[in-house]
Amino acid sequence: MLASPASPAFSPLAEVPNLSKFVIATRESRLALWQAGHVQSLLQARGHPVGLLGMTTRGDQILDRSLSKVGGKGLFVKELEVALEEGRADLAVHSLKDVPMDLPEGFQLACVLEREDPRDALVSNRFDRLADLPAGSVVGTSSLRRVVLLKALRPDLRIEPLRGNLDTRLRKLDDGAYEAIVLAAAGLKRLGLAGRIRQVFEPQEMLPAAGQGALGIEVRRERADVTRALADLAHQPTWLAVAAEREVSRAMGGSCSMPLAAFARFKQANELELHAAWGDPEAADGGLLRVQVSGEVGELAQAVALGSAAAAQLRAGGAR
Ligand SMILES: NCc1[nH]cc(CCC(=O)O)c1CC(=O)O
Repeated sequence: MLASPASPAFSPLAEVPNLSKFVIATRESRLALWQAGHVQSLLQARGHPVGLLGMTTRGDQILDRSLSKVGGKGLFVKELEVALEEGRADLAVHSLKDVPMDLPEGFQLACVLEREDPRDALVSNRFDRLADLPAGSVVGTSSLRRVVLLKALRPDLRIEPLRGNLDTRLRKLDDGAYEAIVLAAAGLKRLGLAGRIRQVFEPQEMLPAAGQGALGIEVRRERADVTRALADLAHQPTWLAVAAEREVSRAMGGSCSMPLAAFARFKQANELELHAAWGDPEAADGGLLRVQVSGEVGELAQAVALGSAAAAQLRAGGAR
């Protein structure tokens, strides 16, 4: 983003490659700081000086109640958005999974980076596979999606709430409160904790959440300068896949407190395959309804249409 060829009346300084400094607003969990640092180095490699502004969000503070009861995933992004609005920061890096389907007026997702491993993983100090857990074992997760998918695989387990950042969840496992816990493989890998993974679930057995494993960058709409600088970091296949997944969520009501999974991947160059699942947390077996759609997707509108089609099938199957 060099200074534009200005009129000769401009100062000679305008000819100096003058890349403005960007500030990234980030939560202060180890994972959030890794993700912000990752975007920082990608931008710096392209010549932009980048600083970080660490912040604590409501979502980080509330650890005793299920997020779905206290306001949902927006709790993790609100403070960062205020920093963008007040000009204290220029961009915010998020786990896309934690970003609400509709951003507040004035904000946009400027880009989505290439996805890391989208799968869920089993972490345990005693068992190598979910199938090895004895009946009645306690498994930790607070995600309604993981609850229904776990129940479908193993209706005989006891699923108990587990919140907190990755390190907190691992500590609670190590303290002996659970036989096993389920976490996103992406977060563990990013923090160098892949060695704790015992089993990685294939999407057909435990379908990931919309956007899982992908990083999204949020900016104020009027910041065309930031959006331009970010264009180089975007990964189009990931962008289209997560657009389809997020449309399923949006069409089903847009809240994170739904027992909903959505995962899309390109089968051939232009053929996007989208899987979605909806469950009933009260049902002993998770009450799963699974749908699959696929179609040619080369642009955003086609990805969104695929997401709507999957949501329509879920509703036709009885998901509310
Ligand atoms: N809901 C918390 C959350 N948000 C993003 C990740 C890391 C994985 C990702 O980037 O999707 C995690 C941890 C987890 O689900 O285990």
